[in-house]
Amino acid sequence: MTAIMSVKDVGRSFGGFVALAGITAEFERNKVTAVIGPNGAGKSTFFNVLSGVLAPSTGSIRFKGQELKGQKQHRFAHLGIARSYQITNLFPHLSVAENVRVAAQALRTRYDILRHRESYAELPEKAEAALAQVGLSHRRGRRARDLAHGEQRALEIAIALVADPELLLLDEPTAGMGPEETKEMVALIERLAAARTILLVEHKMKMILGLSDRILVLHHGRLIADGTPAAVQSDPEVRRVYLGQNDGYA
Ligand SMILES: Nc1ncnc2c1ncn2[C@@H]1O[C@H](COP(=O)(O)OP(=O)(O)OP(=O)(O)O)[C@@H](O)[C@H]1O
Repeated sequence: MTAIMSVKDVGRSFGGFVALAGITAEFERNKVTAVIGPNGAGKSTFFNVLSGVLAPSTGSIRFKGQELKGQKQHRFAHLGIARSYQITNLFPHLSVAENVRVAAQALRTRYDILRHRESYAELPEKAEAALAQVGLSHRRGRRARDLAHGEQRALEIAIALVADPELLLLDEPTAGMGPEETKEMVALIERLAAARTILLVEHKMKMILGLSDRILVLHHGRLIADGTPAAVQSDPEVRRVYLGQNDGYA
């Protein structure tokens, strides 16, 4: 297995409360890995730790062999890791094109000062390419707030793509979507997965079964299963923790 990222004994506490403990896993290059678990399982905490929003309290996280613990979050994009946020990250009054351009500009102003100015020149093209990748080029002049919910989520992903990440972290990409928008988002993730590693956090088991190469299941901050969708789906402990939860497990 070629791991692009490996986490070893990662934990995170808030005061005396242990939200995440002893997580050890490897993320294979160019695969889709999903992290699932019931409410309060620690998914968001894990996601925030992997994307540099939260520092882990314990353990180590290596990306392409490099230790991430202690790195500032803005360094993550330059190392090749980008994440999507919920739609509150968009500028609602700006156009679709302006939203990705602002993202490109933010990346540029944070670039290492040692980088040559010429390398900044490609950022506007990257912004346009990101819009094309998520199928939003035709909406470029529309204000973000006037987009459909699914399109706003796609724009959120385009913003993450501006950095041209090798590892794309998606935070509940189908949250709040109906079946049609969910289908389109799954198709988009499949397209994006052809060229990069994807790690997504999801609440709905059903949605990720067909999409993921591998699934990690968290429960009470612990990793209780790690395997193929088929293996995880038939895992007795996973079935037990999901029992009675209305999350589309079946
Ligand atoms: N900043 C914080 N301070 C204190 N406790 C926190 C903090 N963030 C998360 N927690 C706690 O850690 C646990 C895990 O929360 P987390 O949000 O990671 O779970 P989750 O699996 O994403 O849940 P959900 O599916 O409901 O979003 C919860 O008990 C939560 O209350």
